Amino acid sequence: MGYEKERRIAELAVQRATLLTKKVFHEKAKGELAKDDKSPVTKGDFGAQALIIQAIAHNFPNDEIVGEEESSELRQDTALRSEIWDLVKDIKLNDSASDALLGGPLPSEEAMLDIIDKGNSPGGPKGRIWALDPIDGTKGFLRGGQYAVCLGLIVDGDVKVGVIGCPNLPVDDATSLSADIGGNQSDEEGKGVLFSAVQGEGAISRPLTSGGLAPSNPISMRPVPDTSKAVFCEGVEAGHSNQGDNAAVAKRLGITAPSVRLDSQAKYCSIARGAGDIYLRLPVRKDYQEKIWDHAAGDLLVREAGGQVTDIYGKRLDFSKGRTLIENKGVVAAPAALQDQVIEAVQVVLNLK
Ligand SMILES: Nc1ncnc2c1ncn2[C@@H]1O[C@H](COP(=O)(O)O)[C@@H](OP(=O)(O)O)[C@H]1O
Ligand SMILES: [Mg+2]
Ligand SMILES: [Mg+2]
Ligand SMILES: [Mg+2]
Repeated sequence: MGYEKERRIAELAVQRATLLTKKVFHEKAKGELAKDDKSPVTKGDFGAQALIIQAIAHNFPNDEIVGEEESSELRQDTALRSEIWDLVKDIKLNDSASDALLGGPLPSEEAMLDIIDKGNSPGGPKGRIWALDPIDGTKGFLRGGQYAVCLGLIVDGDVKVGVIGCPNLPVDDATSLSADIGGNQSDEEGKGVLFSAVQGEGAISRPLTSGGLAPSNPISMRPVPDTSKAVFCEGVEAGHSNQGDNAAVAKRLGITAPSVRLDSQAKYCSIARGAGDIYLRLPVRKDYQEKIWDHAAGDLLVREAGGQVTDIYGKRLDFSKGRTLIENKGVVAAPAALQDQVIEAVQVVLNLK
């Protein structure tokens, strides 16, 4: 079995980080800031990035990290920085053996900023590079919807390990299609799932806990006899994927079931466990480059669960080009047997052929 230690550390690091994000999720003031590109970031994003990088650096000190966030705002905003430190310093798994594997608490508030900035790798085609999205779906997180803590290990451009923690997804695979998964999530009963995959070894899920890792189950995409029986998973934010084009593709494929809408890589997780079948992320803007941390873990999870993940041209996502997927446009993920038909429909709708 390859990458056993990497998977375990990544799962525990993500699980620990969700203890922090869940706290912030329930706070009224989440420390929201607008970044240069106008997108939001919160105490939860910064704190989770610090905790996860600490765990990676402790276990794999020579690895590089491409993390979404950086500390420059916090170096100016000392009040926000202290609030984050107050959260980070107290977070630990309530299983001491598991917590010890992550290298213990962060040394200081100052060190926390430097640790956040270890996520500044440019990425690229060589070596071991972790792609980290400390909160994916920050807009969902702020709205009370779905979000995910995502970590992938890329080795020489290829995703080898993918881990995604979804604190607001139902534990039971079977209920997740019918549950109110996009709505308000104040009730955490029966929610919280940790997904993982290692290349060549399939995909698994287990309930998120506040201690050690819970027992896992294998997951797989569900068999879909033909595209008309498929269910789409798509984003909530109209600014992140083209919902009109998505609907036109669904129509071409004969799909009548309503789409399941949810923020974050919870979409990859949902189709990987058979709660939905096809994830489309059709571009809104020609010039937008998808970020590797938004897709690395989900790409592997879906492929290991029996799916295919490509861009709108049918090309595999290329994680070897730096911090963005500069060689790809959009994302199309579907059961492997249906992928060609879905790509065909996408290309007709987008006038690519
Ligand atoms: N114009 C755009 N097109 C596609 N993705 C975008 C986008 N602007 C922002 N995003 C990305 O969309 C992600 C959320 O995806 P979704 O809509 O599926 O929940 C964001 O991740 P973060 O929330 O980590 O910043 C952000 O990186
Ligand atoms: Mg963001
Ligand atoms: Mg993201
Ligand atoms: Mg994010």
